[in-house]
Amino acid sequence: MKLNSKIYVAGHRGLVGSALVKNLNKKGYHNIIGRTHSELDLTDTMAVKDFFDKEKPEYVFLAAAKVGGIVANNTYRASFIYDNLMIQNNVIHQSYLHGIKKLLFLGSTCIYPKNCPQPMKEEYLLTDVLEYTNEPYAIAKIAGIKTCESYNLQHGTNFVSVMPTNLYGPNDNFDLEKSHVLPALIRKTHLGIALENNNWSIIDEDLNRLPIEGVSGKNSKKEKLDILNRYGITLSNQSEVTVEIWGSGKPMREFLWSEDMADACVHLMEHRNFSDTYSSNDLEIRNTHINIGTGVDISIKDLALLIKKLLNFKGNFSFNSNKPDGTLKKLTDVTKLNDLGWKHKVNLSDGILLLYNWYKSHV
Ligand SMILES: NC(=O)C1=CN([C@@H]2O[C@H](COP(=O)(O)OP(=O)(O)OC[C@H]3O[C@@H](n4cnc5c(N)ncnc54)[C@H](OP(=O)(O)O)[C@@H]3O)[C@@H](O)[C@H]2O)C=CC1
Ligand SMILES: C[C@H]1O[C@H](OP(=O)(O)OP(=O)(O)OC[C@H]2O[C@@H](n3cnc4c(=O)[nH]c(N)nc43)[C@H](O)[C@@H]2O)[C@@H](O)[C@@H](O)C1=O
Repeated sequence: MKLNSKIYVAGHRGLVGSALVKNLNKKGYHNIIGRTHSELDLTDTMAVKDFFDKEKPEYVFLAAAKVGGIVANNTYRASFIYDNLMIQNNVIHQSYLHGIKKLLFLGSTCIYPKNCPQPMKEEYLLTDVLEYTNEPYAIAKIAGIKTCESYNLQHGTNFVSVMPTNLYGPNDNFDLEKSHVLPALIRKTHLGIALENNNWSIIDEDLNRLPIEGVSGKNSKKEKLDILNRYGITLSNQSEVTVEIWGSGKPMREFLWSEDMADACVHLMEHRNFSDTYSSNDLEIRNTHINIGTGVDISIKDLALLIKKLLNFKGNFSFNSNKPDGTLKKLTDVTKLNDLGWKHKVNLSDGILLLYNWYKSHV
């Protein structure tokens, strides 16, 4: 990529997309374009064609997708498969038709089997059944990998797929029903701390500025307590606060700071080509994707305890077994990524504090 190359970041306002724009700007790329969802619905084939006809980008980062945590994936199953297949089919196909020099497709580590050997190597794709809670999303992402691979092999395109682990960072989703675990636990703990300090102005600020359904600072204290209860933040008669953790707390997860993720994507876009490693004469072609992670994981219970310590929350946690655990372990093998000269920088403790500060100043 040249510094003046025209680069389209699809999903430029999202968690990863915004970090990509920041990273590209910092590296001197200055011809970056993006469209919000309301400006360009990427599930609309004709609108995507018109956009590529008009804008003629040279490089594409495909970071737009229907994204959410375990319950959102399990609830909106049709949207997760339909939207993601449509978005990626439209963007990948138009990228081929418009001779894009390189495209980077973002998948997810949920593409690997539910009981995958650990750590998960790229070649374990399609070796066993998937985790059911996010199967529609995972199938769309596997289709994305195979679409990129197939276009490369049939049409000679240069499309690279990356499979990030669980991400967190600025512009994360803090919705208590639809978000991923880390932003959810940060917000719930923040509200729990405010409740144990009897600090209703912080609770009002949170509810007003990042509303949850049917709630605002205008509700009575009793109504607000009911709402907090609904989201698993409770106050006992002894004035003890408890924050609920979904599931058993036993699943292991790996977390990567979104700005590290963006740095890895730009690094791979700059240094890796589809044809570097694989040739179309190779009938055993696999691994057209690459894992992006830290190679380190933590149980959800220990994550909650780490957040408690870092944020100085005095209350307790409870476990809600009516919520799903999902995959019990999904640790990435990052040997390939490391061999390609990239390693993460932000560790989990630092990242939690960065995200908490971002949350307090932006939400
Ligand atoms: N977050 C995570 O933990 C992980 C994410 N990923 C993958 O990384 C990529 C980026 O995810 P992330 O940044 O977290 O997601 P976000 O939800 O933060 O951002 C998604 C972006 O996609 C855009 N978008 C969604 N639907 C459409 C549509 N129909 N038309 C146009 N734009 C649309 C949104 O636009 P707008 O802002 O205008 O609404 C938003 O900017 C995705 O492919 C995701 O699957 C993979 C593993 C983990
Ligand atoms: C990135 C990844 O994200 C999704 O998979 P996931 O890793 O299972 O997602 P998650 O972050 O929502 O949960 C991680 C774990 O944490 C537990 N957990 C506890 N308490 C809360 C809680 O309050 N909220 C949430 N969301 N989870 C909680 C939760 O029960 C689970 O055991 C995929 O659907 C798929 O889309 C995908 O690729």
